[in-house]
Amino acid sequence: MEKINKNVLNQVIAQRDPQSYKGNYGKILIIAGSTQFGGASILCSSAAVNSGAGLVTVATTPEKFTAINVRIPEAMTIDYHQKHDLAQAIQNNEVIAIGPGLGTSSIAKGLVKAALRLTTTHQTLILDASALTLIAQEKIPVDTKANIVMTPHQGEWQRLSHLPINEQIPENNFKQLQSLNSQAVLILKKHLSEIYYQDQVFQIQAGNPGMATGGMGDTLTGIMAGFIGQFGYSLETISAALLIHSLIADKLYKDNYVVLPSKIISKLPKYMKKFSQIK
Ligand SMILES: NC(=O)C1=CN([C@@H]2O[C@H](COP(=O)(O)OP(=O)(O)OC[C@H]3O[C@@H](n4cnc5c(N)ncnc54)[C@H](OP(=O)(O)O)[C@@H]3O)[C@@H](O)[C@H]2O)[C@@H](O)CC1
Ligand SMILES: Nc1ncnc2c1ncn2[C@@H]1O[C@H](COP(=O)(O)OP(=O)(O)O)[C@@H](O)[C@H]1O
Ligand SMILES: [Mg+2]
Repeated sequence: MEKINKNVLNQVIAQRDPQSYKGNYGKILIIAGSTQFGGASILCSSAAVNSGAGLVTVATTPEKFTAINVRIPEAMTIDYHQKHDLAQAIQNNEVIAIGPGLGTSSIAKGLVKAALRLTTTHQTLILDASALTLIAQEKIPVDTKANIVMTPHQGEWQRLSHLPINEQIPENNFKQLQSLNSQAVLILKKHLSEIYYQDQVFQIQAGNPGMATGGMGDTLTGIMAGFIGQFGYSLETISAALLIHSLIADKLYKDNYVVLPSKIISKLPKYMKKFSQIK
């Protein structure tokens, strides 16, 4: 299994062109949150904004608009119950991330189906959390022309792949990924997370048990969306997003017993600046 080299961060995180504007840094739609899980949509969208995404829209339940606007005023909000608005937003954004805090209601199921149906080539669809649980439970085909990145933790991957955690070894994981969608990238989140990309598997050499706290994966999804929106869909971009999340966490873990997702988010701009300057 190949290790992901830290140099990927210098490669991917480019210095900004002086002539650029927000439209150059990705339009991101995050379909997330529900009555029970508002925080997931806040963490995911603030991770996308702090990782440099040009424009971030959160499709969520209107009861969470105020909380989102207060915590992350840079993000826009739309009501995911409004089918026409949602369809338009799916078509108008370059990266769509769905799942954090969405829950498994029939509304959430409709949203996952809409995201798969309405995305197409040149877009990236990131499937996380409840979206993955719904795909597994409802046997929703992972069928879209968009690039797909799936980010399950081991429990979610067990539901999707039917592999018990002790059988989640590369050979089995590849086989199950093939049967879900042969083009999809799998990020299997765990201690030393793995990326399954085409027929190769890569592993990060960062991360710590201080990260074992709710909202940590929702944060990764926002970083992944922000990175793909700005730097384009590629193995390098995906690796850089996965790595920076855990590297910042490792830095925080040196003098913090637990690593809060919101602290990782607040450190992103400074870290990215540092890597953009090392060439
Ligand atoms: N602030 C917010 O709004 C937050 C909102 N959140 C949102 O909550 C929703 C539910 O997501 P979820 O991940 O919390 O629960 P679920 O889908 O039931 O999976 C857990 C099951 O898998 C198993 N399991 C095995 N290995 C595992 C592993 N390595 N890591 C984790 N679990 C592992 C585990 O086993 P057990 O612990 O029971 O032994 C259990 O059976 C989702 O939308 C998410 O975005 C959260 O992000 C928190 C903050
Ligand atoms: N012991 C650990 N070592 C390294 N990374 C960890 C550890 N525990 C959790 N993580 C990381 O934290 C994140 C947890 O994701 P997830 O379970 O989806 O969180 P949530 O859904 O609560 O936001 C993953 O990126 C995972 O790799
Ligand atoms: Mg999660």
